[in-house]
Amino acid sequence: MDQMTVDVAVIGAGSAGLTAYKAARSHHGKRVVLIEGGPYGTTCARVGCMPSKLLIAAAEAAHGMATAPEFGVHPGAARIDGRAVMARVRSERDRFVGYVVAGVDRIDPGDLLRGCARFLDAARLQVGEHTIVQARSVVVATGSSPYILPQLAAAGERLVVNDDVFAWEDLPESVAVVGTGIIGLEIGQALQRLGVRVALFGRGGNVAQLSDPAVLDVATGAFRQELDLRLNTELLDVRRDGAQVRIRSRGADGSERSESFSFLLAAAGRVPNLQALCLERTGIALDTRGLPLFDPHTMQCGDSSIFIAGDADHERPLLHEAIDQGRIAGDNAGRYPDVRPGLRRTPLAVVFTDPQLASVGQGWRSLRPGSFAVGAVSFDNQGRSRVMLQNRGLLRLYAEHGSGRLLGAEMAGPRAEHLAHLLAWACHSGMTVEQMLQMPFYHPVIEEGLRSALHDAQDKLLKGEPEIEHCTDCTPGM
Ligand SMILES: Cc1cc2nc3c(=O)[nH]c(=O)nc-3n(C[C@H](O)[C@H](O)[C@H](O)COP(=O)(O)OP(=O)(O)OC[C@H]3O[C@@H](n4cnc5c(N)ncnc54)[C@H](O)[C@@H]3O)c2cc1C
Ligand SMILES: NC(=O)c1ccc[n+]([C@@H]2O[C@H](COP(=O)([O-])OP(=O)(O)OC[C@H]3O[C@@H](n4cnc5c(N)ncnc54)[C@H](O)[C@@H]3O)[C@@H](O)[C@H]2O)c1
Repeated sequence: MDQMTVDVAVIGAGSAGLTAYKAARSHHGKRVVLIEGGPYGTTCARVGCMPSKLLIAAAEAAHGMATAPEFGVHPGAARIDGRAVMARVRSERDRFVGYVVAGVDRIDPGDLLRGCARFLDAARLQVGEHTIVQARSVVVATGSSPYILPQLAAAGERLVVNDDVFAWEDLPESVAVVGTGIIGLEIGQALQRLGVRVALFGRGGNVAQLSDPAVLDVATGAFRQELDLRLNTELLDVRRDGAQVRIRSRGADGSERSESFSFLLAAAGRVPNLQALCLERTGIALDTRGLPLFDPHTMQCGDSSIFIAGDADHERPLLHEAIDQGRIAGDNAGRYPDVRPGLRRTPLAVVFTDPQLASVGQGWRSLRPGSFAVGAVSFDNQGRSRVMLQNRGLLRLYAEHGSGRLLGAEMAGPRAEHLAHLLAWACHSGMTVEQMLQMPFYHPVIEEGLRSALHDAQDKLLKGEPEIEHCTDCTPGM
């Protein structure tokens, strides 16, 4: 067995790990090793953010043709070439992966170690069967994997996860999506728009982690117009049926259905890759799910020399958060024991469906009843949205009584990705609704909808009107 002694060992060369490696290296003279057990290229580029957005882009092109006649534009019958769609998804994806791999190639080969790492104790790792690494501090940046409900295993090779979808050579005839979370909706809607028969199964009434019941209601209504969205549905039986998968389910109204699909896509959440690490040997405190307890400002696990970042910690499993957390964890691992809080930003999440969904700052679920006013705008008759035939959705923003400060927002609607950034920047800089209303707004733009919501909030703040609809019990179950 080879022996290696370093200042910092980073486990996982994903987005969080690569950033942690650079941050730890920035401490002059520190010896850092980056350990990777799988392929280089990151989840984001290989099987996450980028290929999913490529699939969605193709779906948007198809949808544009399907809706063009409403403008009086008749492009003729669309023909979707599934092989060409998937070829572009894969080749563009490979370009993105190529950039990441080129970055890894620029790292000093002496700093790279291939193999799966596990702890022997808090300061020693075994990598594969070939190397023992002694490290003064360690960053765990091992990412996450799809959660597979045990019941789905009976689908055999017809069971797929996101990784498999982006490796497809062609589009299948039909897909059953289990889980109406972010991945299920993004991929499910894209496939449907590309001519695949899709059914989405949700065990509860929620979609894509929305917590504001009014926004959820509008979003669900919009998705139902085009998607076979089966909420509050129980999967009774899943089995392989020749080249298909057969699913028996019981819907919200109690009726049972049995039908076959080409594939079953498991999209019921992701779990941190911690199982193989033998964290119990490190002495750090774990919660009931086996996740390390850590300080979200320093990313330190207790007062140990172990830091955690990215999807591995399950805090905010998003790309920009993985990078921020990786930077903080790597910096602190490099300077250990002189640990310092790093920059955490206002929460921001965007779902690339149509309508897009977004949440900013404090979501509805985390607000204190009676402490805030809601400003709302419907996009049903919002000028620019109507012009573009994208007039559906609802934005609700939350402002604190007394200070008038923007606390957060949830929304479904056109260009939510851009509105969410404006709101997140305002939230992050502590702006009040009044200050936001002093900002310029052009005409005719979607942002005028945001201004309407701000006026609504301002009226309620001036009247001291508390949000009366709010109650913790009405948070929709997952
Ligand atoms: C389909 C999909 C779409 C997404 N879309 C978006 C989006 O649009 N926007 C967004 O912000 N986020 C999106 N995400 C989330 C985003 O991709 C993740 O939050 C982010 O990639 C996590 O980065 P990470 O560094 O934590 O993990 P990863 O990039 O997965 O890196 C972890 C690395 O650790 C390695 N590893 C694991 N265990 C070990 C071990 N024991 N030893 C050695 N190496 C190990 C793995 O092989 C892997 O390379 C999406 C995710 C998915 C699945
Ligand atoms: N646009 C983006 O930023 C983007 C896109 C894709 C993924 N992501 C990230 O990836 C993460 C994972 O996405 P996801 O869609 O897998 O997770 P999710 O948490 O968004 O959704 C999981 C879904 O599975 C359902 N579910 C959970 N357990 C179940 C069970 N036992 N039976 C039936 N259904 C069950 C939940 O009710 C929920 O609808 C997201 O939280 C997000 O952070 C982000």
